[in-house]
Amino acid sequence: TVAASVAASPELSDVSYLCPVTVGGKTLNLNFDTGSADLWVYSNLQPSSQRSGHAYYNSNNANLMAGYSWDITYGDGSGASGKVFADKVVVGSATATSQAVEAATSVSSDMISDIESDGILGLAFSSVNTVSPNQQKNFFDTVKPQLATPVFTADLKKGAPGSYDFGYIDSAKYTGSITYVNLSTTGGFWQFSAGGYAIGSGSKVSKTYSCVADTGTSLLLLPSDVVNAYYKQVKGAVYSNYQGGWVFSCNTKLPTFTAIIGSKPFIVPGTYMNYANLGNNMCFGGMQADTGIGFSILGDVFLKSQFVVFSQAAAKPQIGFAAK
Ligand SMILES: O=C(Cc1ccccc1)Nn1cnc2ccccc21
Repeated sequence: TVAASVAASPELSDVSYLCPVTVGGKTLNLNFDTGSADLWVYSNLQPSSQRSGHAYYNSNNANLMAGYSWDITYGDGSGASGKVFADKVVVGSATATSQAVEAATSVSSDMISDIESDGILGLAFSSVNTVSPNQQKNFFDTVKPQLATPVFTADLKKGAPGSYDFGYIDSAKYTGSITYVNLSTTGGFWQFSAGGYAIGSGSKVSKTYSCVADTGTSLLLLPSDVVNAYYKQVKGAVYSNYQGGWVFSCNTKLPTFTAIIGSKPFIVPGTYMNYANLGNNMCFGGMQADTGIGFSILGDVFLKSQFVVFSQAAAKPQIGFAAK
């Protein structure tokens, strides 16, 4: 059995976390993304103008899955599409000998400009994989039979490399106990209900809100009433239509945010809520509203403050959180 670990290195501002993956013998830096289920890569099939700055997959010696295609659009409107090959994919010591590798023929311009990322490795459920005419397995499902236990964990860090582990839970990476909750839907995402929240040293507020744990989303996107209550505690914070979110002076002290999950508190330090410097001493908030999405998204701003277990070891899939 396999126990694999791979370093997860943050891009600027912890926009996303990239991990080295060998695809058909070529090492690419892929965005590990629990919010989608396609493994797609920049490839020789794209116009060379789209590939500049990126490492890319050479499909010439690979097994084409004839008649198959894929086309994905993410919540922020970015996307990609292309053809499908069966090839060898290696993450740490885990090898998928015949993984569906989705080779791009086209990638959206906002993605192309992120030259650190050579593609995305999806870790949401294979039921939301976009390959047609037959959906394909994500990497986790392909290697699952060789894992000691069907779990993977995310130990993302603020401004420093963390790790994704497959097939084991490393007790050295967290403190206290892991709190597990069942997923709330069979909708293909790591989606569950949170039971409440607290802002700074304020009292706990009971509120049920549906959350998706999504390493592919940078921010913490919450219900507008929660977000408004948070920024009410941030001196001088304003909503900027120009910037499309809450902004504040960069030297403002920010309160912590606590999510209540499985009746336990999980704390995001105030410093994690200063996401990016906009210039003129203005900074962009790591917490923003989830308006229009239909659920909340616990993106990297939240996930990097915790040790997270994505488990299929119990009768029903579960997500687990622990402090670290
Ligand atoms: O698509 C989403 C979730 C989302 C974000 C914003 C609005 C609605 C839904 N995240 N995501 C997951 N993988 C991604 C890859 C690129 C961009 C966003 C990505």
